[in-house]
Amino acid sequence: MGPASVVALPLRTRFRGITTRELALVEGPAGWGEFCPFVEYDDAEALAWWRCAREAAYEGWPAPVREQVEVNTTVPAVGPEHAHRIVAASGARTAKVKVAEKGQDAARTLTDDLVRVEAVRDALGAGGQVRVDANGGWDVDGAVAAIRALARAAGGLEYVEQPCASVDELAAVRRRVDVPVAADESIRRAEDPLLVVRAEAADVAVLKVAPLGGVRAALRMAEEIGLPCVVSSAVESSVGLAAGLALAGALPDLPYACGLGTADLLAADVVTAPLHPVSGVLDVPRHPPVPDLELLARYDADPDAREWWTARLRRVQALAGAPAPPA
Ligand SMILES: O=C(O)CCC(=O)c1ccccc1C(=O)O
Ligand SMILES: [Mg+2]
Repeated sequence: MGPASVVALPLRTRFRGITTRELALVEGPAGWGEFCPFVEYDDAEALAWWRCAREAAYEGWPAPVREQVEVNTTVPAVGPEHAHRIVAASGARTAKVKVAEKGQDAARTLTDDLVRVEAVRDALGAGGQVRVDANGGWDVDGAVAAIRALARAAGGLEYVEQPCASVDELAAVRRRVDVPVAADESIRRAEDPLLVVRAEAADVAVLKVAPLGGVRAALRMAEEIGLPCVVSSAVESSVGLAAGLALAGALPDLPYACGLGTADLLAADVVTAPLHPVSGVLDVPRHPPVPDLELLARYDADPDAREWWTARLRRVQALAGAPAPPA
């Protein structure tokens, strides 16, 4: 089965080094699914992302236990005025701030990170929560120093996400700082996601529905991990975000705001009513939203990209082996 559509959606601000999000959409008897592994991922890593799309399109999702999910606003590595604007406009009570972005020297990066979190705290007020995500950008000593400085500048941090790349480093940082540690890449890109638990390397688990293979697979993972979970996005269109919301809606416990407010990072979407949070809250959908044909046409990827995604999807479907289960 080929993709029904391949689109290239512009981002409002550069995020993770990209300014356009390419993705493929598939349609099945249960609705629409999004296949959107990052372009640098190989087919083996992309397999779980296909399982997530296949679940949405062919199986549907388990019933939720809540109707609404609180979300954080996501602040890319931008200057302080821009960061302030993003947070104030979002209406959210929790902000996740990207820090430790590569591209300049470490001292300069930390200075920029400190003024960014100060601006974010200013926009949120004392009642809000600030969390930071380093995407594994620090070594252990660098993380300990940066976390202490950032916690001071932010007037307290809710948690620090993936301060270092390896599980051992996360565990070492966790022993040396008071700020709780959340694991993201150490779960979604790990050979063994439970190593984080055995190594006592994290206080919080970040779950992304697509790299974990769909809502049911992620629910099983949450149970095995046994830590408080935060569901976060991979900057999907609203079709893919709906799967993340289905997971957040179905988790037995959801103690933190989720990173599912990322429709706000996109300058365009594939549905006429994108999943933009209102006052930091999103409704849990029962089914994926249906893309709008005019939007699919407007953001249609160029022929080379369409061909690349079609070939990739076919290879990954072949890797998955068994044909999609009947509805
Ligand atoms: O969690 C959020 O607020 C937004 C999602 C996000 O940060 C993200 C999006 C795409 C790829 C990686 C990440 C990440 O959490 O590191
Ligand atoms: Mg992260």
